[in-house]
This record gives sequence, C-alpha cells and structure tokens, in this order.
Amino acid sequence: MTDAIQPPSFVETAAVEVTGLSRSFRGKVALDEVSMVVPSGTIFGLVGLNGAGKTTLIRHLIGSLKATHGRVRVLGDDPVADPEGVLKRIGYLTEEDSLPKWIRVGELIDFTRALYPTWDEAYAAQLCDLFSLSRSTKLSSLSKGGRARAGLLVAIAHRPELLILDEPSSGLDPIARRDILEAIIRTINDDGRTVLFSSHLLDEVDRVCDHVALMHDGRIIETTTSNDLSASYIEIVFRNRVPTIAKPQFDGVFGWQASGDEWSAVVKSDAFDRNVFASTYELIETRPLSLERWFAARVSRSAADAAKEELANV
Ligand SMILES: Nc1ncnc2c1ncn2[C@@H]1O[C@H](COP(=O)(O)OP(=O)(O)OP(=O)(O)O)[C@@H](O)[C@H]1O
Repeated sequence: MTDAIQPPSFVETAAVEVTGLSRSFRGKVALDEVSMVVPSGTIFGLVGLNGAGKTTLIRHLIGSLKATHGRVRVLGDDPVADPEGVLKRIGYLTEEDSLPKWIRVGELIDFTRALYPTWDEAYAAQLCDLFSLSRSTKLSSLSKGGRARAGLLVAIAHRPELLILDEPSSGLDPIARRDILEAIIRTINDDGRTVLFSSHLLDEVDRVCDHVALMHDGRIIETTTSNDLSASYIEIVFRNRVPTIAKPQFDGVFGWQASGDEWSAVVKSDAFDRNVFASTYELIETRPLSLERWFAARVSRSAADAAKEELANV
C-alpha cells in the first residue's frame, strides 16, 4: 500500500473506494491499477468477460485478499486491518455453492445471527416464508436455487449497509434469479444502503443497476450510469453508398457489426457529425444504446486498442 495514493476527492460519501489496486497471480496480472468508487445508496453493477478480474476485486473488498499494491476502503474502513468491523456491516453472497450441506436452515440462521449485532429476527422469519424455506430442512435436500435463497437470507437478514453479490444468479432458474433481484431492490429501499452486484447477465444489470463499471483484462475501462449511457452514446445503422464488403472507416466510430448490407456501430454522441457521416454513408437510423451493445462495443474496442499497442511495441 502506498500512502501517496489518494482516493478520488469528488465523491462525498462512498461505500467503496478502491485506488490503484493491482494484483498478479504467478506473474499473470489479474488487477491492473484499478480505481473505483461506489457511491452510497446506489446499485452498482460490475460487468466483464470471464477472467476480467471481478471476483479478484470483490475478494479484496471482503478482506479475503490483502491489497499488496493500492488501497481499499469499505464503508470507510480497511477490510483487512479491521475484518470484524467491516464484515458485520456487509452482506456477501457468491455464486459458489459454499454453505455446508449438512446443516439445517434453522441452524444456519442461528449460527449467522450470533455473528451480527444488527440481526433482524422478524425479517429473517419473513424471508424464510418468502423463500419457502423451512427451518428443519437440511441444505443438502434443497435445490441449488434453494441453497442460493438460504445464502441470500443470511446475507441480508442483518440489514447490511453494503450488500456484495458475486455472480449470484449464475446457473439459477428464472424464479430464483427473480428472488435475488427483488432482494437487491428491497435492500436498497432501506435508506442509504448500497449494493455491489457482479454479473454476466446484462439484462439483469440493466434492470436493477443505476451505475455500471466495465472490467476488461484486469482494468476498469469505463464506468457509466444509465443516464450517462444514453446521453453519451448512440447506435447508428447505415449502409455504404458504394457496395463493398470492406469495414467502414470513420473516426470515433467503433463496435462495428455487419448485417447483410447494413452496418451498425457505436459513436460518442458529441463526436458524431451527422452531415459529414452522411456524405460517405447512407444513415438509416440512430437509436439509444443498450447496455449489451455498449458492453460488446467497448470490449471489442479495448481488445483492438490492445492489439494496436502490441503491434506498435514490436
Ligand atoms: N487464486 C488464483 N490463482 C491463480 N490465478 C487466479 C486466482 N484467482 C484468479 N486468478 C486469475 O485472475 C484472473 C481474474 O480472475 P477472476 O476470477 O477475478 O475473474 P472474473 O472476472 O471474476 O471471472 P469469472 O466471470 O469467470 O468469474 C483470471 O485470469 C484468473 O485465472
């Protein structure tokens, strides 16, 4: 950790502040100078391809990895220096089916209750009903979705200030996924609480998150809000005026996709000159950018930039 590294100063209250965090495993970079601020009271989505570094970042937030380079603050504290102080204020659920299978739902609740001073017994009972969980059922007799619900119950029944979910919906049926999303929304409806949610399922992220950070190759390549996304970018659909299979060339336009003789691409709204573009291409329509299209376009641009950099270094 370097004392000289300071968190960005523009956020008044941040549930999570990560500054200059790097981590390698056996020489392979998993996190590369990651800086991220999760404002309090938001539902913050963390998206990225497999291996982008999401879980490694989250493991630093819950204190299971110590920052060897960079700085991590969760609810204002260092999760490694003060694990008890931080962990009792957060809820955590991972995609891993890691709860002990031999335990009964009631035993899991009793055991977890003892760890949290803010445990809300009435809320836990309400969640048991909502998730159709019986205290006497062993986790081994529940389905994967049932065990995910039990994990969710013990992650939120102490009404955490920060709920961290690492791919919670992976491999679950649509009803279990719906329960998880509703729990996220319920958590955030308690004033000032924050949810950090990593997922591959962009439609879910789009539905619940107000902020989204895109990770790629161990870096956060862009953070946006739903409002910023529609204000900053548009998707354009167009045709070449002269028939050709060559990829169009136009500054500031990226994320090309071909469909028949039509192309679609993404462009920064403030950099797009419709008249200049229309002198070369036949513009068919412009439309707001979806989160999924933004994700694919930004990831492919980042990969293309990395390839160019590599070529320049040869
Ligand atoms: N304990 C470890 N030992 C060695 N390599 C690791 C370890 N943990 C993560 N990695 C590597 O670090 C990189 C980032 O992995 P990470 O699990 O953080 O990505 P992710 O974005 O969560 O991926 P996924 O969506 O598949 O879960 C990957 O290349 C992974 O193989």
